[in-house]
Amino acid sequence: MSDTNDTPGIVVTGTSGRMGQMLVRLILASDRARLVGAVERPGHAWIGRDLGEAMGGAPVGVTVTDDALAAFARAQAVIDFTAPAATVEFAALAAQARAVHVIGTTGLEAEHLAKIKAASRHAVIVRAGNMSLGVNLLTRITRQVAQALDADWDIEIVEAHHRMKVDAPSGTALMLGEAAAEGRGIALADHRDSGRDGITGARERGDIGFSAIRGGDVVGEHDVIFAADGERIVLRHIATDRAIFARGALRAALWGQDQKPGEYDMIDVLGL
Ligand SMILES: NC(=O)C1=CN([C@@H]2O[C@H](COP(=O)(O)OP(=O)(O)OC[C@H]3O[C@@H](n4cnc5c(N)ncnc54)[C@H](O)[C@@H]3O)[C@@H](O)[C@H]2O)C=CC1
Ligand SMILES: O=C(O)C1=N[C@H](C(=O)O)C[C@H](O)C1
Repeated sequence: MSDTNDTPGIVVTGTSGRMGQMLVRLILASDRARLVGAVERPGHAWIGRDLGEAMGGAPVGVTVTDDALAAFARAQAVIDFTAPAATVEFAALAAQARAVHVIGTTGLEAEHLAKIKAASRHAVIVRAGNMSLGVNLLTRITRQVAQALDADWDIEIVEAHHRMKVDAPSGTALMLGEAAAEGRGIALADHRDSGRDGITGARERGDIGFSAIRGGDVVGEHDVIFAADGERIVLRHIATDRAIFARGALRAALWGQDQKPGEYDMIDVLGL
């Protein structure tokens, strides 16, 4: 594609979503990237409309499409906060187009992750359950604290999100759980305790517990609790604005332009 502006062209998938609209506004205001495409699911009311008008503002010259491959072919990066099945499909198409694929989608299962890994043989993929600087720093701190304490300190992760969130535990909670498990030298899969209900029995020593609160318009709150006899440490991150995730994703899309094909995370992008 010939274009006089040589900043990376970016496609936003799930463009009408909470994160999609946040990303569109950020990219349109940026002098480091251009918005070159907007993708929504087939049948969505915005398909065929100018994106700016669909968002209730002035035209921006980008028509919302459900033809992801055609959109990706014009782009240097795809920023994707959608749903697991869509993200897996987009990973293959972004790799085909050799575009950097930034994945914020959470709720990905092993089968999805395997397909994303396969796509990363051909293109740069940056994936993180949370794109904010604060949470990624918190994973480092969590790992360090877990490393310093033994299993007399019970680890519990409590998260809160808005009423529309469809997956639990959150991607962030799982990142924090992985960091705690790594610090303690155990595999999270062997010690994960989520969804307590009924006569659960006493807590297993060494387990990492997860609890999820859903309600209202909570953007995202995460506590990592280390609870021992007589004392407790609580590490907390509170997100009050989705712009923190969008800024991280755009930074990842730009960073990815200079990388070799492979799967990366925000720790790589931020150099933490
Ligand atoms: N990694 C991070 O920092 C963050 C991750 N997220 C995650 O991002 C995802 C989206 O979150 P929200 O924006 O709040 O959800 P949302 O429900 O507001 O938006 C999702 C959008 O994806 C679209 N979509 C679904 N299937 C599609 C398909 N096949 N093709 C094109 N578009 C499709 C939907 O129509 C919708 O517009 C969730 O998994 C959420 O957990 C959210 C915030 C931060
Ligand atoms: O769905 C959300 O809203 C969020 N999802 C991510 C997660 O699952 O952790 C990140 C953030 O907490 C907001």
